[in-house]
Amino acid sequence: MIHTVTPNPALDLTYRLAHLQVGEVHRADDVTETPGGKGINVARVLAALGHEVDCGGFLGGSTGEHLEHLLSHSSVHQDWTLVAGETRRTVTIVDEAGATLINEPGPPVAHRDWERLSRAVQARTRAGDVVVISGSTPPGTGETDLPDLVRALVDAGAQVIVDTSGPALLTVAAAGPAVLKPNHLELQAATGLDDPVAGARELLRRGAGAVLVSRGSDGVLLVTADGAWLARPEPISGGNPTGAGDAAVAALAAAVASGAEGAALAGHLPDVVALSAAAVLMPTAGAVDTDAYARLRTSIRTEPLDAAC
Ligand SMILES: O=P(O)(O)OC[C@@]1(O)O[C@H](CO)[C@@H](O)[C@@H]1O
Repeated sequence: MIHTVTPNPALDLTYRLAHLQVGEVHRADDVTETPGGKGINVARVLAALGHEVDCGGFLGGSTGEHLEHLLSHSSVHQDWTLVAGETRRTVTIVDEAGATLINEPGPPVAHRDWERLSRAVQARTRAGDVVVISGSTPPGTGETDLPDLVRALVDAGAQVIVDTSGPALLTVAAAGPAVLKPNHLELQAATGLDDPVAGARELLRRGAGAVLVSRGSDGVLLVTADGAWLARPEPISGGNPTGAGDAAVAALAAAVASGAEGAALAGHLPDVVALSAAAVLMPTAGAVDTDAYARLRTSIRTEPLDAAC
């Protein structure tokens, strides 16, 4: 079973217009609202591929209720930890140049809220299950809240995948997750190292089992104790890259759930890259073009970078 945790879910509003001009009034050609936040996107992609998956995190207010209602149209099971504040909205503006995002901070939470969340996630997790924790943490989150959740789940025998950023990358690595998924800029900022292989190895040294570095149109880099591998997508023009990283995490979670670890994870990189590209082809985050996924995964090659570290 795969569980996802989104500490800071969002009602994603996506506006399409021809050309975004700062300081001007725009009339959108189209607007959609979808249940979002990185872990929810991971869950929606996994559900679209036929996996049984649930999601949890902090939810509150009428925006939270609306998000829950929208998500109830999918097969994703929901188990929210309710908080007093209002779930946030995020705005994505897609124009000819790409996607521009404005993310609200989210409702404040306290340490006792994280304790309730931790108990709820542990209650539905069995040894061997995969738990994906993705996205930013809401205001009020303490330095130890996320690492403590990861450690509790690792101690309970779960395989934990974390997509986070900032100094939390270093503290979460020490909690022993199966995989960490920063993008190359987040990895550089957290470790201070320009070389992504060196940065990933720093996270391995601190305790992560593997590190998957997403590099946008340059594909993904996987670093484990057994070596490093690179996989690149075919060039894609246009589309909405919001949520491409979440689709990559979904493919990774499916791989880990199938028993892949260490060097065997490299065999799943074509799935990771193809699913991520298939997400770019869809108008909103959390959706994938399944035909494109099936077509693209056969054309992606994985290249080993060097010998074991
Ligand atoms: O503020 P965070 O948690 O870092 O990112 C939130 C977010 O922008 O990421 C997703 C795309 O990856 C969107 O669905 C969502 O609104």
